Amino acid sequence: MKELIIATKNVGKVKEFQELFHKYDIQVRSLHDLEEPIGDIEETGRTFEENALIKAEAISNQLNTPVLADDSGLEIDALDGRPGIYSARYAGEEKNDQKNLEKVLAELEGVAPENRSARFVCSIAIIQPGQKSLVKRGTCEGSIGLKPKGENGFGYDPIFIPDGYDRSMAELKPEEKNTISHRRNAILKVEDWLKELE
Ligand SMILES: O=c1nc[nH]c2c1ncn2[C@H]1C[C@H](O)[C@@H](COP(=O)(O)OP(=O)(O)OP(=O)(O)O)O1
Ligand SMILES: [Mg+2]
Repeated sequence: MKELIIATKNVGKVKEFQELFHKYDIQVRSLHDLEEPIGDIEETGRTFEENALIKAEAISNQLNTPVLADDSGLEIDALDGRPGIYSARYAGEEKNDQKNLEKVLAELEGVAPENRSARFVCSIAIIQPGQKSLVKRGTCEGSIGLKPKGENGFGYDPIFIPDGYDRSMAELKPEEKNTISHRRNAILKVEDWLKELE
């Protein structure tokens, strides 16, 4: 089994990468598995791509091994794309999923279902010593529900209804989410690299 470090502390992401990388025979290690604890990396970029690169670089500078990072979030059209790159800290620096989704629902109060279109975005950056870095984006289109539903997944999943579904992302089984998610779609774009990882 090959190993790959994911530059994240988000356990929801780690679980999904673990499941999504199974078919490539890749075992995922996150920042929680490192012997030396790593402080929070400041996400100072202006785009998902910049932030993914910042996270991958910060870790690859410390470890001489390939590193993958994911910067992701929710873009809501009626909110001019917010929370966007600020998704994790939308309701404050403490990064509380429940408060974040409540803030979104409050901002969308009175907005009709047909005007609640949104998408999840995931940018994946890969940095490997001595190689050009790789950055790719995947998306998942949908809309914001009127109230939270479901217990699976993480983050904004309880209020995101993927196009073509009448259930929220948090009501889908993990294996269902993993066939349509932004993370899966970004991974497909770096598949060639994953297959060549040693
Ligand atoms: O599949 C998803 N289902 C629901 N919500 C999601 C998903 N994917 C990202 N999200 C939300 C969670 C968080 O509010 C933000 C990610 O922020 P982002 O900075 O990339 O991650 P993070 O700070 O939680 O962990 P880290 O930076 O250590 O990877 O978007
Ligand atoms: Mg973050």
